[in-house]
Amino acid sequence: MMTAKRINPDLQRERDAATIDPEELTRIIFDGAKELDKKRKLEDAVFNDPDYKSIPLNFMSREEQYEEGIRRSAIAVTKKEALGDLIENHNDLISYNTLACGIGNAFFLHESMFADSIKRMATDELKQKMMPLQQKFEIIGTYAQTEMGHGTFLRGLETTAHYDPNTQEFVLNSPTVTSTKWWPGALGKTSTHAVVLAQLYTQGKCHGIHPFVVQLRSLEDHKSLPGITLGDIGPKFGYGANDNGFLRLNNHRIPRENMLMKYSQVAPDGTYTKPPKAELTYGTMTFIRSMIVRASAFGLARGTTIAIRYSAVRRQSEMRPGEPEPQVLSYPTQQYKLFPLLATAYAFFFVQKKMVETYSVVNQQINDGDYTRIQELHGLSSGLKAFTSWATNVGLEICRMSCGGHGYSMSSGFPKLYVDFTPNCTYEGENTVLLLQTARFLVKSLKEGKRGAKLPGTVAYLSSNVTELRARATSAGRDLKDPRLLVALYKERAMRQIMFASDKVEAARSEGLDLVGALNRASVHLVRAANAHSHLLVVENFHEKLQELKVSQKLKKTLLQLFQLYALDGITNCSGEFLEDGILSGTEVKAIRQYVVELLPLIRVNAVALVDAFDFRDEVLDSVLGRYDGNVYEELLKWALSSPLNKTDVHPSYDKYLKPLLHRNRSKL
Ligand SMILES: CCCCC/C=C\C/C=C\C/C=C\C/C=C\CCCC(=O)SCCNC(=O)CCNC(=O)[C@H](O)C(C)(C)COP(=O)(O)OP(=O)(O)OC[C@H]1O[C@@H](n2cnc3c(N)ncnc32)[C@H](O)[C@@H]1OP(=O)(O)O
Ligand SMILES: Cc1cc2nc3c(=O)[nH]c(=O)nc-3n(C[C@H](O)[C@H](O)[C@H](O)COP(=O)(O)OP(=O)(O)OC[C@H]3O[C@@H](n4cnc5c(N)ncnc54)[C@H](O)[C@@H]3O)c2cc1C
Repeated sequence: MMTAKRINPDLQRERDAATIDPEELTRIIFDGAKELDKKRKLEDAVFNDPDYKSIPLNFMSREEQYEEGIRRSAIAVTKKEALGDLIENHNDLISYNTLACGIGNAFFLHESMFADSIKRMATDELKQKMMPLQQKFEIIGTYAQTEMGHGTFLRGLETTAHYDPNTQEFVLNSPTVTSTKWWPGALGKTSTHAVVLAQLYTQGKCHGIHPFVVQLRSLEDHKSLPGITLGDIGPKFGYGANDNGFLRLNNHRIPRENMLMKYSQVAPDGTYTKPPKAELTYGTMTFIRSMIVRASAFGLARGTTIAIRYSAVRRQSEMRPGEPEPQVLSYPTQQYKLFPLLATAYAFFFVQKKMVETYSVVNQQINDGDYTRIQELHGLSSGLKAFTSWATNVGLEICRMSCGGHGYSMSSGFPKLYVDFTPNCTYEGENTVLLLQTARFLVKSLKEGKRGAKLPGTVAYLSSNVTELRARATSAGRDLKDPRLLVALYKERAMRQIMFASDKVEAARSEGLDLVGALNRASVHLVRAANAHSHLLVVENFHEKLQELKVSQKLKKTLLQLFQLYALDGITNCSGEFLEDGILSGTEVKAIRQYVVELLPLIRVNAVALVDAFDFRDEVLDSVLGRYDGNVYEELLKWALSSPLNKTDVHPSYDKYLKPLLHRNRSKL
């Protein structure tokens, strides 16, 4: 585990008082002792290697950040080869890359969206040609879909690919300024290839967007090819080390075989065959959306680790004159800021496992030609991606502010954590847009359920009616901390929100609006409904996990407290939705508010152990405030002293500007 010389006594006391063994929980989070051991060995491999040492990112210019990112990403590729069994699956690869690259993995899209698109959608011939080059890093690929004018509305993309049967090539063009590809990661300076999404034209007809493999740069000298203009889009909110790029195509020709033609084809004479299902082109996005649920769990776990450890070390304000100042973690208001987020991080860890399992089952079915669950997966991944990333985004800022002034210093780790996390709410499908997709599926499912159709697992409850759901809640008894009752309450709330939004869609329809118009008019309600549904899935899944887990009684009790805090606090935050339909009475909501407050000191006993269980090494946390040993103040001073501004006692600007100012009246004295 972490190497600590002298542990801050307050932090040590918290650890000594804990009733749970964090290691038991860590094994659960990381899928068992074997996987955990592998994770730690991977960390040792990276952090014991001097090649992976960098100066702090905050002291580098953007160009230096980019170069350092490339250096670390490149050595990570070669060093990975020596790691053998330590990298067995996708999660291992992501963990290793995240650790090794630290500053930003330049090849994330190469190994995820570029590779996945080819594996998923290329013909066997193209796969055989491209995959070895991709795997051996003889090429570097990215995923170029978004354009300056359109990211969400994919049918509105303007890049064109006209088929020329005479040469059996596609001719690619960026016909307008807004058609310029804009944002793709590693596109500006790094990638040699891209999967480019373009409107396919053949035999004089447009057939919508299709993916093509396009070479961008020479494999000899890395120069951009004729017909290709590309570069970096400039500094951003975060992701300084990444060359998110732009790309313009001017009559750039590629062979016919470079279209990803597993599902839709263009024959040599230009005849077009459409895919069995148009949405198959979107599969790669679904894959990353499901990974973002995992990234949300890790992001919030990281934020709460920093904030809770620091809150145990930080003492502030004598309550009564002469008394020792309490640890800020002892204030109920501080606990109320942080413990619901801690519970949320655990809820997200469990739901990400469910998301990944569902993704892999349905993806296998899709590969086998069974498309029946594609919509369910889309509804699930879109809803969970949006719900979890928004909660984490908001939660990270709460964690930062809970650290007072020091939270504002780059040394806290929060600024980088936040700016690198927040685009999860935007990329891979903007969150509002994704919740509207989920809601569309929910409204459809509700209708089908009413008709008596059998609905898939995650929406099966929509085939009941509210009276049945209410009866189920009543039969669970009225102990407001009973998990079965809480799940039933969330179910009814989701059902009622979906019914309300569906009624609004129907009302707009009956006024003569078409479906799209009606959905748009009801969209505010639809987003609320999709949120309520996703919230239910997280609560329900947490409850299922509680029942399944074979753990010590002490840990079970603590996990139950976390579950209760997550579910009860969720009710207080959306109490209107539980009150408006009489799911809960005003008196019950008030009781729940009090239960939340009563749970805080119970969680407090294990708060530090619960964040220790996330098993972040100091090198990963990259936070002076969140250090395992809690030696915050000494390290803050060291950090400040290492600032480049402190290299010299007198800064050169003194002679240039301050001295002339300060001395300007000297002769007159
Ligand atoms: C130590 C550990 C650390 C852990 C970290 C772990 C992992 C790391 C994870 C995170 C990643 C980190 C870094 C990533 C960095 C960068 C990645 C960013 C890459 C990108 O940012 S890359 C661009 C993404 N860009 C989008 O994401 C565009 C959004 N826009 C769309 O996605 C669609 O366009 C939409 C949804 C607006 C729909 O458009 P639309 O409705 O107007 O019309 P459309 O014709 O398109 O759809 C007609 C029918 O298709 C169905 N449908 C749609 N999508 C489907 C799908 N996926 N599956 C199945 N069905 C689908 C509809 O439901 C409908 O069905 P129906 O008619 O039956 O209702
Ligand atoms: C760091 C980063 C990395 C990225 N990497 C890549 C990459 O590798 N490859 C790639 O192709 N792209 C990439 N992108 C682009 C990203 O996928 C898009 O920005 C994203 O899909 C959102 O699209 P947009 O920018 O067009 O937003 P817009 O759709 O213009 O959103 C603007 C606002 O309009 C609202 N809105 C839009 N449509 C609707 C609607 N139908 N109903 C209601 N509200 C609506 C949204 O909710 C939002 O509030 C990246 C972006 C970022 C920030």
